[in-house]
Amino acid sequence: MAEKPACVSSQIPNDEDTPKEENIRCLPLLDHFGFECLPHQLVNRSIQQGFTFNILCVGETGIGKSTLIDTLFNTNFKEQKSSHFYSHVGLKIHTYELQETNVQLKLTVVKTVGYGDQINKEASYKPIVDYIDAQFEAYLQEELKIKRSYFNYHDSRIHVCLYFISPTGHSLKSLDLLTMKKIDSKVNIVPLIAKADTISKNDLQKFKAKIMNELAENSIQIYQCPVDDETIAQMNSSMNEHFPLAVVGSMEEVKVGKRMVRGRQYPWGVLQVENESHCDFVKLRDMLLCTNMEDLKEQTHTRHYEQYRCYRLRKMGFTDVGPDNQPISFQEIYEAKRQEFHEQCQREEEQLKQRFMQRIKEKEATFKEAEKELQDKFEHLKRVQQEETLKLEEERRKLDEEIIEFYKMRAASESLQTQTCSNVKKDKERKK
Ligand SMILES: Nc1nc2c(ncn2[C@@H]2O[C@H](COP(=O)(O)OP(=O)(O)OP(=O)(O)O)[C@@H](O)[C@H]2O)c(=O)[nH]1
Repeated sequence: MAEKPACVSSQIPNDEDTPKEENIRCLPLLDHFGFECLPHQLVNRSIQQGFTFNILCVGETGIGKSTLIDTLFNTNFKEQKSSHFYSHVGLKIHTYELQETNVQLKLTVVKTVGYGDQINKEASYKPIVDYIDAQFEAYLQEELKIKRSYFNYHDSRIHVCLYFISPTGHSLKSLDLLTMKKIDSKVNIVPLIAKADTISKNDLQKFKAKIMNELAENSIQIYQCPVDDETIAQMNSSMNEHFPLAVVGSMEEVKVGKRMVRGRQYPWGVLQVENESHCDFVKLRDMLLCTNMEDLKEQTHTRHYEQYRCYRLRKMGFTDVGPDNQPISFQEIYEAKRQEFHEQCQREEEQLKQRFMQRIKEKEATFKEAEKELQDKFEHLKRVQQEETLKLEEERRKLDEEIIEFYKMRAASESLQTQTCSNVKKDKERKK
């Protein structure tokens, strides 16, 4: 059905009836027909839906991330420069709607802020790893929803990480190796030597070789352009040989002969960004936008996201085979998980009860001890008070005795005084 006849006569090759060659009437095809049209349907649908592409730029402050993105998309995204004095690494996220002819592209650019300015290396790569994982998690949550809305869901998973290497000409920094090692299983890494115009051609080749050696020594996986498709195999295999790509960014138009080109003007000449003998910018642009964007997206979905998804589902307790290595259904896993959860709840409830009883016992013992202490204290005070009372009573008794003695003495002295007075009176009367 899909085979299109070159001309009508080819179907009836027969002896005398066959018209002479000059009489064959060729009918031109007016349009495609049959299932040969399937690719066109895909193209039309993709154009209608538009494309999304998410780029993560990791590199030191001022290394040329914004300029390169502007140059890649030939657009001035008007990014503000970051300071070297951030206390931690952060991420700037911007989404742009771009259009070229009838093709729409929703481009998300995520850029590091404060990277390379921190002493703590773990705190430098962790926000990057967390961000990549968070986008996978958001997609997984959408996938697990009963009512999924992929049509208007903004897939923010990172398709490519442009890793900007400082053009030192020596070797990779320990932070570069550490960060790339942490993210190489989560994202397609494309290593770039930034500001490649600041390094001589000879040194650049040695630097490239050194970087590739260091990446291999540390088993860091970088993105490999696919070579299984004949149409792009040659281009991609030479691209893989050029890694890490040495790039130069510039939005400035400089005059070279009679033409205006994008480049960087120096006293010794002009470095043309789009000249392949000057830098690898064109290679990067072709690789990212013309040949491998779909592969980058596919690798993100089938390799990196798949790995994250497996890890998360296993962590949730899902598995494809049971302990006896036999396939296990979702329903069985669900039931087993529910049972396990129920048992765990009961175990925890029992533990809580026991802990509660234990606490009550401990509190009771403490209260009893405190009560006993109070009782002892009370008894002691009571004894002290009784002793005091006895002492006071003894003292009162003594006082009472002293008072009686006093009264007695007073009475005796009064009687003595009376006696003395009457004797004096008698003496006076006698004298008279
Ligand atoms: N020589 C040279 N300079 C460059 C290149 N790319 C950018 N620059 C310059 O480097 C400076 C910083 O560039 P940006 O693109 O703002 O760097 P960035 O990494 O986005 O900076 P932050 O967002 O502030 O971290 C600017 O003055 C650019 O003109 C390049 O390829 N070569």
